[in-house]
Amino acid sequence: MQANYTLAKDPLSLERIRSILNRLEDTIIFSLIERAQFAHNPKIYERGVFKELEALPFYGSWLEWFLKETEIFHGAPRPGSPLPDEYPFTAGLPDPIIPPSEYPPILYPNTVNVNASILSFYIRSIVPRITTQASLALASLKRSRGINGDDELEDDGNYGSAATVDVEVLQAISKRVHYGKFVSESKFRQDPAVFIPHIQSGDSERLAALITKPDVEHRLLIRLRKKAMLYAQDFASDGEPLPNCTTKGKIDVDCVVDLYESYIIPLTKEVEVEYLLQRLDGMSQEEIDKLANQKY
Ligand SMILES: O=C(O)C(=O)C[C@]1(C(=O)O)C=C[C@@H](O)C=C1
Repeated sequence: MQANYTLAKDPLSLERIRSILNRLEDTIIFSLIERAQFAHNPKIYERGVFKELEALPFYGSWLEWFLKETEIFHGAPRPGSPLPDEYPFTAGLPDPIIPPSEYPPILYPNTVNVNASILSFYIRSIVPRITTQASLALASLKRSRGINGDDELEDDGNYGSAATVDVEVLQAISKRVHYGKFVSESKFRQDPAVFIPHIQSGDSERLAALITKPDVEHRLLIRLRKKAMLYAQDFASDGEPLPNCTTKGKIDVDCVVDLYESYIIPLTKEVEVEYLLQRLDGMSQEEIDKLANQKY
C-alpha cells in the first residue's frame, strides 16, 4: 500500500478496498503463471536438504531462506507497525534501516497474522497442482533420456527461480488476505452496535455471518475464472490466440478458482473475524458504550 492510500479522503470505503482486492487478483494470477513454468522441485520446501545453507548458519528449507533474506532486505514491517499491509513470514528480523513512515492510524492495534497457514496450504496444495504440466513434461523428457529416479522426475534444478517466484506469490496472497482487516474495520464502522455484543461474547460464528457476503463471493469467482482463462491464453507468433484444443494454456484455471474458493476467501474471512475479536481489547465499558453510538 502506498502512502496515498491511507491519505485518501476515505481509505475505509468498502468500494475502494474491494477495488484493491480486485487488482490483487491480477497480481496473484500472473505470479502463479510465472511459477507454473517451473517444475514442482519438492526439494526446495523440505528442511535440511540443502547442506550449503547450514554453513550460513540457517536451519530451514530453501524457500524459508529466500523468505527470510527477502524480508530482511525489504525491511518487512513487524506486527503492530503503523501501516500493516505487509506481514512477515519469518521471525527474528532486524530493524529496518530507514525508520517506518508515519501514517494515520486506520486499523485497531491487533496481532492477527495468518502467514503460517498461507505458507502451509501453498506448499501442500497449490504448488504441486499448478506445476503439474511442467513436471509431467519434464518427467517424460527425462524418461526418454533414461533418467528414472522418482525423486528427480519433478526436479528441473531451477531452485533459485522457483523460490523467487514463490516469494512473490506468497507476498501477494498474504497482502490480499490481510486486507481483510481493512474490510472488517470498514464493516465495523458502518454499524458498531451490531458487532459489539458478538465481540464481547466471543461469538466467531455470528461475526462470520455478519461479514459474509455470498453475492460478492459469487461474482468474484465468476470474474476470477474469466480473468484466469484470458491470462492463460497462449498466442501464436503473429499474436493470434491459439485455439484451446492445441494448447493447455499457461495455468490450470480450475486450480486458480479453487485457490480462491478453498483458501483465499476462507482465510480472508478468518482474518476479518480474528480482527473483530480483538477490536475492543483494552477498552473500558464506558468507551465501548460510546463507540456503540458513534457515527463515523
Ligand atoms: O468484500 C467483502 O465484503 C469481503 O469481506 C471480502 C470477501 C473476499 O474474501 O473476497 C470475504 C468475505 C465476503 O463474503 C465477501 C468477500
